[in-house]
Amino acid sequence: MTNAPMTPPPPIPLTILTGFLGAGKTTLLNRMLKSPALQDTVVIINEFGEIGLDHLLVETVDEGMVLLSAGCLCCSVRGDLIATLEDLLRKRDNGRIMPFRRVIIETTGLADPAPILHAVLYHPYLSMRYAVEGVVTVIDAVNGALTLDLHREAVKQAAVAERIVLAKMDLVQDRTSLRDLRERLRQLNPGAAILEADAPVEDIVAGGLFDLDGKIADVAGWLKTEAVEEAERLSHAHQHAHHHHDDHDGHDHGHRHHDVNRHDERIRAFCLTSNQPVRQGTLDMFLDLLRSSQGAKLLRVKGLVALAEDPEHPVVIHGVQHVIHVPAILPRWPSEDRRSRIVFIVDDLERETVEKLWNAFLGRPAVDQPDAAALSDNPLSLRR
Ligand SMILES: Nc1nc2c(ncn2[C@@H]2O[C@H](COP(=O)(O)OP(=O)(O)OP(=O)(O)O)[C@@H](O)[C@H]2O)c(=O)[nH]1
Repeated sequence: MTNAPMTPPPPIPLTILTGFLGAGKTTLLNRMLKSPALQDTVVIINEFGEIGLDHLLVETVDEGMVLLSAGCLCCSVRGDLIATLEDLLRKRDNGRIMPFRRVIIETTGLADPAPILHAVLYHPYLSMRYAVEGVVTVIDAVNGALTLDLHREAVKQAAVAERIVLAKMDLVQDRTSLRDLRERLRQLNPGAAILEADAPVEDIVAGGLFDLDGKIADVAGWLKTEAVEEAERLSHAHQHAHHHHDDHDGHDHGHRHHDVNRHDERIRAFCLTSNQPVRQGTLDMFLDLLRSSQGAKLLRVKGLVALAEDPEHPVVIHGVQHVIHVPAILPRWPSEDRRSRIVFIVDDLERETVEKLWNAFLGRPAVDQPDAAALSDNPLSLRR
């Protein structure tokens, strides 16, 4: 047992840096580590037992621990990520290593970042000590579209990102393709900021839910519900236009990208809302049922929910696959908008399935019934 302090120390921001093979992760990381903003950052290069060469690109001192000139401590992990994260805390608490202020995990190019998020969020102790800031996904500006066409892993990496960073911009010759790639990424992940690799380091690593001291920073910026809702509206309009178009001439002219984007189409983002505060028990049951029945398909769940028991203090929820946890209860609403909002990024799961469950728990009628709007103002009238 360690000597637990009376009040827990502020959580340490943790960023997951991912991106397909050769996308430019290590190059970006090396540039960022030179910035004073990332002083006292621990970098974990996660090789998941694969033979990786990334760790050779940073100077190894001993036992896989590296001290960079910028004062960054890096370690190359071949084994268990959890064990490493625990070990780092132990050494930090014992004063055996510097009190690092941030952790960046660089994943292998083929990694699905969800299990990494899962590993930290699920762990009762690590989830208290580390504040999962978010996923940063590096996309090759030249080969990105082809990679997305061919590799589902790459699509998932882009879909779950808080921030997408376009690398190799200096190699781009075809501006139209770049514009298409940006548009595709925006559709795939409407809530993510799309940056370029020379963006300020702070914008790339931070800007998530937590600030550098682990305090809740910008919930609205993190949730980006407006962007998700807008993308849903556009996608509906787009689909209608397609149907209309196809009905007329029987062909799908000019929309071949629809075929190649099959991976993209199975992964989607949507947002559910409620104007009425939700009972804690109802929310728990909804999330429980959702994760037990659809867990593997929930790439990300992020939300801000008004609880009936304490509507002035919304809870932030943050989840991945089978785990959904409450990282914070806010002292107040971040804006005038007091709706409960939950953003889902899902893989091969229909919005309707989740929405039906949500409506059932809220005691709402099905949305496709004509009098739904009127009745939803008075859900009790529907109860048998
Ligand atoms: N011109 C140019 N080349 C880049 C840029 N970023 C990365 N590269 C090159 O692209 C190749 C792959 O870059 P890395 O940073 O190793 O990519 P990675 O994502 O870490 O690769 P893996 O770890 O193998 O998945 C290297 O040859 C880099 O020099 C860039 O912005 N411009």
